[in-house]
Amino acid sequence: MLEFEHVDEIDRVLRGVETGRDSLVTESWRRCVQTYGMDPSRPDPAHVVTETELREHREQSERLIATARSGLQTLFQQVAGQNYVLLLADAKGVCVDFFGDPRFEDQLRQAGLYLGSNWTEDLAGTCGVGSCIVTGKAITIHQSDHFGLAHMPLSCTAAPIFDTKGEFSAVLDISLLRSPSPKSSQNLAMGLVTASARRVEMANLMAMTRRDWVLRFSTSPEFLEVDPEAAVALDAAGRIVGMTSGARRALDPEAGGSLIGSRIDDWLELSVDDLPDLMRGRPTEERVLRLKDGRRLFGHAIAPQTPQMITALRQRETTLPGALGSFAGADPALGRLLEQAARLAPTQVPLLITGETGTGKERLARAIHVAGPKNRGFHAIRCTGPGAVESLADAAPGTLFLRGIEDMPLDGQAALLTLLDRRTDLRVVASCRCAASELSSALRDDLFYRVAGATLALPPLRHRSDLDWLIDRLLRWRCSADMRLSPAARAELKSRVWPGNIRELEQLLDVAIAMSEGSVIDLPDLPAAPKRAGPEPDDIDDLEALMAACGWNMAQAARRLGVNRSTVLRRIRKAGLTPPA
Ligand SMILES: Nc1ncnc2c1ncn2[C@@H]1O[C@H](COP(=O)(O)OP(=O)(O)OP(=O)(O)O)[C@@H](O)[C@H]1O
Repeated sequence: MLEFEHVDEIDRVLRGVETGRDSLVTESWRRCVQTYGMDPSRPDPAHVVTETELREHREQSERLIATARSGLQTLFQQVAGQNYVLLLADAKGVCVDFFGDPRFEDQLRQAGLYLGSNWTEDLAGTCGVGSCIVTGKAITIHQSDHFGLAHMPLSCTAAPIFDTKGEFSAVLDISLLRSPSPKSSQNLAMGLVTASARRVEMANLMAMTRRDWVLRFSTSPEFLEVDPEAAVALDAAGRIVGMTSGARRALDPEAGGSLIGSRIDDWLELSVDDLPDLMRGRPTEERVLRLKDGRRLFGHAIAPQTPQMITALRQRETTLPGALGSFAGADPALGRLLEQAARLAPTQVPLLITGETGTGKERLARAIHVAGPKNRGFHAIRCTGPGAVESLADAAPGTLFLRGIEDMPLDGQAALLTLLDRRTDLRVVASCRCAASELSSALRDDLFYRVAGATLALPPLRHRSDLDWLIDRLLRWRCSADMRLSPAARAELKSRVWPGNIRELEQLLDVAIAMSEGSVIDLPDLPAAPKRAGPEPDDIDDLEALMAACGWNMAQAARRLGVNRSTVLRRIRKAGLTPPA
């Protein structure tokens, strides 16, 4: 009976009768009969490619499968209890990746919901994957929407995945062996599958365009950084060189052509020089993009990662010994300092580590010690403590860390000289909060030259360009839960001056973790910045370092200095500084 009704409905549709079916479905039925010469009543088993063909299909989609996998796993976890099956099919309709409940494997295989099934429309008739490929649109083919009787129990919802040039590259399909009758029961599946396809495209764009600027956008500022709607990749001249499919809809909803090769200022009141102002340092709601047609979006720009930057961190981790490899993120000045530290670590050269309070001088001393000769002691003394030097008379050979050597009283200096004369097996590493040039006036000459063999100057936190890295690392270390910062909270941290440097950041994060109620630290969870005035960039080097740390983002530099943008600009001009090319 059902069979008769189905064939009869297809027949009526072909004769032009309106039966209430979606037009995407009736157009597909027409193609099945008129173009592919199919018969709906013909028994139609699943079409499965051979093992060798499947391997070839999978090899061609290898990169996409790798990118899509983690997103698909998450999606599968969301729907697993409800008997959904997830398929990733390539542009030729062959299922190249599959997530399903192993308990139903035989049934899934029989129904064609399995690796290697070929779901092109000309073989399988109207179906989720095949009709999505023909139309290039997300589609639900529910039960009797299917052309072939064999597929009628199924409900399939499929969304297309486009590559960074806007070419159709795959289909993400979520299917059910048995489903409730109303088609609207699959609306949620449609939402999930389109959102997942969008995220796969985004991940693919980010992975493919690391050397270009990426501009991500969203209609609401709240979701801009967590789940942007679309993105374009731009070359140095502002030409669009990559995109997600949502970008075309967002920038050019009318025309519908490819954006590739056009310039970003064809669509937005924006030039490539404005991109640094759309980076993370600025609150999302201020990052407004104006479209030429008067609409507005919110933008998030991600700077190109130079090949050096991408490989430098990985290389540093593998080439620098011990904790030196993971001491800092991608800050170029710190990278150079760590390389010097690694070269000096195995030697006996006395080291002077300078830097403001809390910049990590002792931590660096310990990392150098660990990277040096094995099985030796690390003896740390506070130079102001009475009798501190004397207590070292019988210390095991190793590193002598002199904390705050600039404060050492004269009698302590004399005792230290005596000790160093006797104990040539102790390697001196001293820390001081002032510059090496100032230390020379605080120490006896003969002692100064015994401690200042090589100087390593740690930068203050406000000069470091790897603040994001450091925040994330400290967050990971300080709480077992998966805690993160809201974009607004992160922007606030990036605009602070940090007179107490890493120690201040650590304490702030401890407070924020305690104050936050869920897994996101938001602006109100952050303690206020201490009232002490931050250091003024009093010389040209300091201003240049601060600008570099802010990626030459005027707004961010202005917030760190507590002045307005025009003051920053004036100081830059006065100092004769120019941004790097
Ligand atoms: N690279 C780093 N990664 C993570 N945490 C760090 C790093 N450097 C320093 N810290 C942390 O910052 C805090 C201050 O570090 P440290 O005591 O080494 O600073 P310092 O420069 O010697 O300070 P002071 O001059 O005040 O003695 C410590 O809790 C340390 O663990």
